[in-house]
Amino acid sequence: MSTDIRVKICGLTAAADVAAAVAAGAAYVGFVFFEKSPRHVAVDTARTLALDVPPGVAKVALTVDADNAALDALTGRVPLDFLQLHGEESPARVAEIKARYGLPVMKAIGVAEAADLAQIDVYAGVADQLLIDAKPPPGATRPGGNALAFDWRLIEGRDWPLPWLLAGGLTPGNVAQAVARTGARQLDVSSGVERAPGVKDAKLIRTFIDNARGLTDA
Ligand SMILES: O=C(O)c1ccccc1N[C@@H]1O[C@H](COP(=O)(O)O)[C@@H](O)[C@H]1O
Repeated sequence: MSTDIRVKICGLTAAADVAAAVAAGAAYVGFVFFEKSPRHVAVDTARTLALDVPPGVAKVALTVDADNAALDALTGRVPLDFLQLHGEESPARVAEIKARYGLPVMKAIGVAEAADLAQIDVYAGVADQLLIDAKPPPGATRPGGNALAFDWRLIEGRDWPLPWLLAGGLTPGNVAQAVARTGARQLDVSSGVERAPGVKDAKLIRTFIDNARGLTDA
């Protein structure tokens, strides 16, 4: 049993889903600001949702290569604890965003093969946390949230000098194996706790977190 495992439930769009994530023990809740995503939320919707998140649960805004105007609008309206940068933001841009908004940053790193892991070292000096995700498949319309896992053996036995989350294609059915293989202490899930793209399922959220922590026989 690993009750210290921290789970981020990403792509929340409705108050009931935020409540389900909080009740199930999520450490982070994520709001997606990317119009091509089925989980995209408007700034004012995110503000309403975020205001209902209790202290102790971190509110994360996911953006993709957002410019300062978009980030100004977002950070000015939504109470946030983290920015998740899920595009091709350079290390210099990550540093600029951290300095401008004074929020800790999670930088997503896409992994499909061993060579991709070099990006982890590139961003480890500038990001506060890393999010190690599957690279999107060719032709994908979004850089994440594709329900696709990478080969976890690529990071078996690895660790990095900053907190990191495992992401990509996690589900209630595979999360225990993912934790066992990668040693991840933090997990991020979106598609795997949905009954349709963009529609979260409270039971799947609960089962995911319980299985991640080894609280069930999954
Ligand atoms: O969820 C999205 O629609 C999304 C859009 C653009 C960038 C990232 C997105 N989601 C993130 O992708 C990973 C993995 O998601 P999944 O569990 O495989 O669906 C996760 O970090 C989400 O936060």
